[in-house]
Amino acid sequence: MLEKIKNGLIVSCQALPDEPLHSSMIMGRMALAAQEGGAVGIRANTREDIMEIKNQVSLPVIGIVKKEYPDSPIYITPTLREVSEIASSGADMVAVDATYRERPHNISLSEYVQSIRIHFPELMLMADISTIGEAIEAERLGFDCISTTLVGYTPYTKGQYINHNNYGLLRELVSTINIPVIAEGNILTPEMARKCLEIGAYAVVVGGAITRPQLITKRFINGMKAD
Ligand SMILES: CC(=O)N[C@H](C=O)[C@@H](O)[C@H](O)[C@H](O)COP(=O)(O)O
Repeated sequence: MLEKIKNGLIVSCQALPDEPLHSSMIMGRMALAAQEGGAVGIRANTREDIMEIKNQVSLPVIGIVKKEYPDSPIYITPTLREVSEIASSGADMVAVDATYRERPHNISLSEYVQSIRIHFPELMLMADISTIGEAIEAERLGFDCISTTLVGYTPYTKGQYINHNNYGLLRELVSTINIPVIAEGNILTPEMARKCLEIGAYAVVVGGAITRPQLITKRFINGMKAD
């Protein structure tokens, strides 16, 4: 799978229950549109959406399940229960939160990775990180690749997105980490995506700028306002 996504665009097709496009049928069609446009992979949320996406496209899928637990701020595939949903959906890879934050049921990241490898050896494993330290730890624990998904979303990285002319962290990651580093999160234009590849990102994930029309519309409205 890693060979198939090298230097390419992965399109994240996600709409949560409170979003206008929340529907597996619509996410399946979004994925089909992404495939027609030349995407090399899809990132998607929930077993239902992934199954419909797999019906529509032949691309590799990175699966997540977003779920909140009362004892932890972690919500991207937080426990084995969600990994099991992904495994039964036909996804090729599962992405899990690999930040330093406390995990549900007080399980360590190391224990979590070991259980995933034992119970779901067929799944490749992506670490969603927010700092260089988390990326180093993820590599040490045996993840297959890391993604910058959570940069700017942990309390200790708030506001430090990968783009906005701030590619320093991405540069540091690609020069330090030996497994593929995928650029993800707030990549809004083709130029930004190309810049990430030039810096050495293995592939780029773009979500909202392609598949969340309410955000795209809002950016137009803001851009149309007089200075
Ligand atoms: C932080 C978080 O929960 N990120 C989620 C992870 O799957 C998705 O909501 C994002 O859409 C995805 O990471 C792609 O990023 P962007 O939509 O910014 O291109």
